[in-house]
Amino acid sequence: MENIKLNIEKTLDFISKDKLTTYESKVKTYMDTLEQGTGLGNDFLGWLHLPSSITPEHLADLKATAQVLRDNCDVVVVAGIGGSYLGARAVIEAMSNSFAWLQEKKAGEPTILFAGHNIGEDYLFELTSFLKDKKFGVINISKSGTTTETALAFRLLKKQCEEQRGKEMARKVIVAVTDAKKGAARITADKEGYKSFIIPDNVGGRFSVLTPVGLLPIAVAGLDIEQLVAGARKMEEVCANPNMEENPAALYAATRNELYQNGKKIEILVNFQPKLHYFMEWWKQLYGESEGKDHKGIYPSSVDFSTDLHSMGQWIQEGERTIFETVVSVETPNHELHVPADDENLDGLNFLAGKRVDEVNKMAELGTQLAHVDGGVPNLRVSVPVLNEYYLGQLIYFFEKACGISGYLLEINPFNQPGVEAYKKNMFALLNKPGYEEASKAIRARLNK
Ligand SMILES: O=P(O)(O)OC[C@H]1O[C@H](O)[C@H](O)[C@@H](O)[C@@H]1O
Repeated sequence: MENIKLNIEKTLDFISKDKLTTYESKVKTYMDTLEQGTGLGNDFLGWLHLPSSITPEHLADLKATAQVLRDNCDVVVVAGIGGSYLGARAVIEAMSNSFAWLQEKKAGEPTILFAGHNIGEDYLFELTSFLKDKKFGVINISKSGTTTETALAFRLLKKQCEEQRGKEMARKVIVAVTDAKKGAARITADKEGYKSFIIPDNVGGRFSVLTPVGLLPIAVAGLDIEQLVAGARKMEEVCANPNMEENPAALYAATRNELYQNGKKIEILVNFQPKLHYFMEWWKQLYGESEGKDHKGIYPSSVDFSTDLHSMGQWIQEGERTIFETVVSVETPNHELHVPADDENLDGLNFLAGKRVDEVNKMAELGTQLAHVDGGVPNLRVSVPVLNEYYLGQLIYFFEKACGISGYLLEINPFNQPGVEAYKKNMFALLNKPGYEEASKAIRARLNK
């Protein structure tokens, strides 16, 4: 079976192949550093061999729990934020019908909704209103178990679920995914007797999609978690290759770092399939939180093409030359649709008649690549044979492994995120959270200056 492939040819007008070759030994060293757990953040390396260590029993447990939710719910709300949200949403959206939310629902196939990833009052009001006459369940996901956004949403959802469905049924359809011992989510789950899954200590949030954090919601959506894990396992094997040319994660890490050294400070992840929108959001957290520190790091951004060619295309073609693109391209769509012929040809599109829509899309992709490279934007291309669970699993592991290597090439700790605490501290001080008395006084004095 084919694998995802990385092509860096269209970066070689901007960086030298010889220079890139000099990364080989560094990359190998950092792969060993990851393997031996001797580098920065080495208490968060549980993701490295996660795919090959997931057991059939674990998957069966996840599937059985997912089945309970599928059997007893019309809607399942997945509460979580950041790493406790984006991976599940990325895979579910990539694999779902774009109009699923408008289609009549079949019994046993709950709609998946998300909460706990914002503090929008209207969002939460509208969500809880929608749920009023629904048989709904909740998956409460938080590694720390104390994240405010998620805890707030869960407080609302738990109360509503218990009121609507009764305590006993609520106990059946509320599942927790959290730390083994600490945090409010663990305390609640144990006290209420919810089924719960553990997020391993040594797997950070943004690397946790292949733990129950991602696997449970993905299974509830009716997707094949075995295939997802199988794809990741295949990439675990491929990305262990010490030969950089044959290891897409190593080559990607080296190429983007060499581009960075040559003034390309922004990476734009590109898709030509709108279903991949949330995959790009997942990738942005993975790279943004991993690399943006010590006043260094490529800024990860994303676009959905061809949509954004009509909005951001101008900037990319002719704006400041500090960007490069990585295009995630799906080789073959899951469905076939041909452009119809039209006798009158009023729209002038008969030159496309009989062609598959994807052929038009692919020419848009190729035309864009050539134009952007001509305009001074290096292009990498990750080709994905087809959009399914197996290849999404491959993509996930490929980007994770590359992120670990890339962070070490940048000489930062890719596995912490200390900067995220700054806004939380201020928010808690402003809200007079117990324990923040001094910070509250200080922040008020600052605001009243
Ligand atoms: O899973 P949780 O502990 O609720 O954390 C959810 C997210 O929030 C944080 O602030 C971190 O920056 C993220 O890395 C994390 O994924």
